[in-house]
Amino acid sequence: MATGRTHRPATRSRGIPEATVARLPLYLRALTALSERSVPTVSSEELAAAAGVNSAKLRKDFSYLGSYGTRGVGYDVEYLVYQISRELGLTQDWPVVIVGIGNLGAALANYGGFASRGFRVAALIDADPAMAGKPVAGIPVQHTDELEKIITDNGVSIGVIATPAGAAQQVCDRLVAAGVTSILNFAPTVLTVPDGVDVRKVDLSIELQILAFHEQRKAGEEAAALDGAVPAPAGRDDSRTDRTERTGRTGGTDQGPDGDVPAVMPA
Ligand SMILES: NC(=O)c1ccc[n+]([C@@H]2O[C@H](COP(=O)([O-])OP(=O)(O)OC[C@H]3O[C@@H](n4cnc5c(N)ncnc54)[C@H](O)[C@@H]3O)[C@@H](O)[C@H]2O)c1
Repeated sequence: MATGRTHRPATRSRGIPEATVARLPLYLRALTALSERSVPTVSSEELAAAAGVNSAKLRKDFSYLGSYGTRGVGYDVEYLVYQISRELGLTQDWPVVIVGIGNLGAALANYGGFASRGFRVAALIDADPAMAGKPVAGIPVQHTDELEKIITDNGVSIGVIATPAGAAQQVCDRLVAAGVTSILNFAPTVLTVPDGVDVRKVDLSIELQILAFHEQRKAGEEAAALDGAVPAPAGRDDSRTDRTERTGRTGGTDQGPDGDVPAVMPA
């Protein structure tokens, strides 16, 4: 059914670049930790270090939110948590369905981090009739026959696909036809979606391959250092943001091959 892939512009309609949007969850995670410790204010340098981001970039990112902090005081932690949550759409409840309740789908269903961040698991769906009615994480699994009704009844706009790769496109098509406009895809396949549908792909094996690449490079540099050619490299955090900074590329919400490759990746 799908005819093309979503290619989002590097800048969102409200003027916030995609690369900034991709860093907002990093700031939010660091700010939430500060908030839990009742820290009232934070400097851009402290927050940048906690989020693993360059502080000049952080100040630029916050300027898009209209948040400039107070000289000598820093940023108000609670207010920034609110501002970023609002910008990310987390001040509202997002019902999510998970399709494919095998090893991964069950683990995701049991993950408490969704609910605490405003993502409510509205339904678990699987094609295996033997699973229908069985509770996983306290939620009875429903058969795929019910998929369209579940999406409509719960007003679901976000779907998580954790089926085998061969079933993912068909599941994606059904989700989209039923009204889902954002998909988090764990299956190792590239999904085709119509314009207006965002797909984020998660692939831990790609993350491991990137780490393997850096391990190999470090080993080569260390061998060269032993030969007295160049100094051994310092370790580094190869987070999405750092890679974005190095390559100068912006993150995207689509799953094109031109994106960079964080754990939740657009490639
Ligand atoms: N992205 C990652 O880092 C990562 C990590 C682990 C697994 N995976 C992928 O996640 C997927 C699930 O892995 P798993 O280990 O949970 O597999 P699994 O075999 O344990 O579970 C798959 C489930 O999908 C269901 N299913 C099959 N076809 C379906 C359909 N058309 N509609 C609805 N449900 C359907 C099956 O009944 C089963 O319950 C695989 O594609 C796997 O490669 C990705």
